Amino acid sequence: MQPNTTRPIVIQGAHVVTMDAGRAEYRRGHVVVEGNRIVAVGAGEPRGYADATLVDGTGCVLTPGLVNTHHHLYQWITRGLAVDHTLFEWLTTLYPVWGGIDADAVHVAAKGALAHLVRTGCTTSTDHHYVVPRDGGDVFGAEIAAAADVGVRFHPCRGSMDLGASAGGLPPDHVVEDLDTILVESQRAVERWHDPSFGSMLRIALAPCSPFSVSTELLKQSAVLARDLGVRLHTHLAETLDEQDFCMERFGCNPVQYMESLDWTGPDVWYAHAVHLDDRDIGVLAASGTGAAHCPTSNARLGAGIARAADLYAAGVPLGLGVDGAASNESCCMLEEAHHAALFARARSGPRAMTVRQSLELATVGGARVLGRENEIGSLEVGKLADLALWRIDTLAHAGITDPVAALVLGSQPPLELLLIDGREVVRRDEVRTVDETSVAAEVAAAHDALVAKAG
Ligand SMILES: Nc1nc2[nH]cnc2c(=O)[nH]1
Repeated sequence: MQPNTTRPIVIQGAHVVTMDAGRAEYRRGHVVVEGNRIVAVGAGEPRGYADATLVDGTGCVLTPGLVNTHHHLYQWITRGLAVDHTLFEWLTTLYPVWGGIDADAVHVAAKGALAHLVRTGCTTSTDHHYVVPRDGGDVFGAEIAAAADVGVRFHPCRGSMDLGASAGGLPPDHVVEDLDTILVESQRAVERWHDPSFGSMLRIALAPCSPFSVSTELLKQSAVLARDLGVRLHTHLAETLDEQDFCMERFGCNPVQYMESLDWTGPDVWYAHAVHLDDRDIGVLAASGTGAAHCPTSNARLGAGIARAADLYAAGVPLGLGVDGAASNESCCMLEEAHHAALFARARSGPRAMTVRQSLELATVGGARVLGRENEIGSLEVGKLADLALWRIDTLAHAGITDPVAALVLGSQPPLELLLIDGREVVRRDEVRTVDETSVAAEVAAAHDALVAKAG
């Protein structure tokens, strides 16, 4: 099967979970793709596609491609370090290691992270890249090149830190940039790479790192710049109680109140984590349309807490899922996030707190909404982009589970029969077709060793 051919692709015989507005599902349905668009969705077999490439989906469930709303790709080469630490301990252990990255290391890390992520059904991913060493070369360009290599729809966020330890921040001074450089480079990144058009494979956001690693001025000016340039805003927020204490001591208010005071709420803003929110905070997010990237696995790995995902969902907050950086979630598996989102919501508030379909909704349309792309991706509908995942659920791991969505969300990750991104085959039978996984794995191991050795 060739990428973006003019020959249609017909996938038929699968249980089709559309995630459209009516949440239609077809027990033995079809989806037809032409170029990079979906041109037909429905029950049974489609008519009029005798010349199409046929994919037999018998024994499979077909879903929209998964949307990952928070990641730190560069961390793929620093996995398995600081494994029993709180966020602040983990960060202060890892900042000196991350301070050694350069464009080559980021390219390898991003290629490895994204090649793995597509294997977990992800078709659109964000990245939050906030470590920009002075002599590290074009680290942001390096991850953009890696995303093009893998073929993923990409929303890299130009991250930044300007509040070093000497000014009361958490990161050591040598890993932060100065305010003027950040603003100039952020604007340059948007002008060079941001593509707002329908079907875009690349959109940039601005993303100062967190309240404890950036100045108030950087947050304010980034918001003004992002709105001038018409791009979205992203940051970590309300992840831990340590962060809450930091905000109370330094600003005299909680993290959400702080962001409100800086014009950092609205439908063009999404926060990563949003764990420690009170009812008022959730009301602010809902009323302003501010989104959240729920990262249950990372929050558990770092002992940060369990986010109020069911309450955010019920309040109507745009809510997606994020694997978060690989150094705080070594598996970085999108379906695992959906699994954990459902389990943690239930552990918190009972078995009806989040259904399996709501959890899959967060991983698909929810993420699309967080990124402002609900008209393009996140559901299987005519006219939308051909980003879709075909999962095999007739093997020993899932056979006999009658509800395909329960199999997907509550079971282990099924074999990924096919992943199309923009109509292009990126994964077939659990194998990435765009890059060589074996050689990328070797490059990742070498880059990890070199970086750790450099940090001494
Ligand atoms: N989980 C997580 N939280 C952060 N807060 C600031 N940086 C990070 C990061 O890399 N990961």
